[in-house]
Amino acid sequence: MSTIRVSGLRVRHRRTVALDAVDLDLGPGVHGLLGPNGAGKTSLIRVLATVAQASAGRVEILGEDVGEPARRGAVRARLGYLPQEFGYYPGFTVREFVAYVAWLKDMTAADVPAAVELALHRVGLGDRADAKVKTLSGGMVRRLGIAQAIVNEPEILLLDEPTAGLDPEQRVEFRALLRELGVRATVLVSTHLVEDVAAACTEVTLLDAGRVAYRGTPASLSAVGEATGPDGIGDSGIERGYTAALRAHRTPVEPTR
Ligand SMILES: Nc1ncnc2c1ncn2[C@@H]1O[C@H](COP(=O)(O)OP(=O)(O)OP(=O)(O)O)[C@@H](O)[C@H]1O
Repeated sequence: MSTIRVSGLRVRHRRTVALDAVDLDLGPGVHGLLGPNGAGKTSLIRVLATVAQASAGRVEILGEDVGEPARRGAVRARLGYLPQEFGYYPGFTVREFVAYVAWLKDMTAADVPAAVELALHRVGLGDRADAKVKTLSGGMVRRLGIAQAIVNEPEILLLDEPTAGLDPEQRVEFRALLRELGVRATVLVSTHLVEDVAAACTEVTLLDAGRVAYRGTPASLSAVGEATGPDGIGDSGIERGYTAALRAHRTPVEPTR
């Protein structure tokens, strides 16, 4: 079952082409989005979150063509999004902030208090519910970002570098949460931490210079690395797969005569 369908996607930022000719078909599960700095991960996530627009191509989310402005509202209520730079109101308490986002998502008022408590509990912030957001550490703010993204039990969850700033214990717990959410939802997680992909993702998409360089499972990406033999670059199978897949994508194909 496809919940996200992208075809021929092109995204430009002035003269820079951030994404070009991207085709993707995603369904429920946890999808890792990897790629070097500037590969286009954030540009892709922003278009899927309906906060940025495609220059060309078609993007369908939950069966709705989000190129049509009138279709975006319905999709946003069923979507969760953690941006790379996450804006919040420092004077709000943790509970107030998550409840505010629930309200923005058009959740039924009677459902909000329990949904907020559950989201805070899932990210390990249950005991900080009454704290002001401005008193949280950087990693706790990141967890608050994850809580606001999941409060409406989204069918599509888009997380842009969610583990940046989390301590190792929290990262391990977060991976378990991702696996749990991915049973029902389509979760797309951009990250530079390939270990997170190996541990939590069912599929991986590797972007390079705005194009899809590789798609497969974490195991198949590791196999690409193992096939390079002892000269592969990286400390783990999946790291070697990442570098090998990038190299293969960048190697020009010899024209056939
Ligand atoms: N607002 C902008 N104005 C101009 N160029 C931009 C803008 N945002 C992104 N770009 C360019 O688009 C390309 C893709 O950037 P994007 O942020 O999507 O990559 P990324 O894979 O998320 O990178 P990172 O891993 O560094 O977060 C890069 O060349 C970047 O310089």
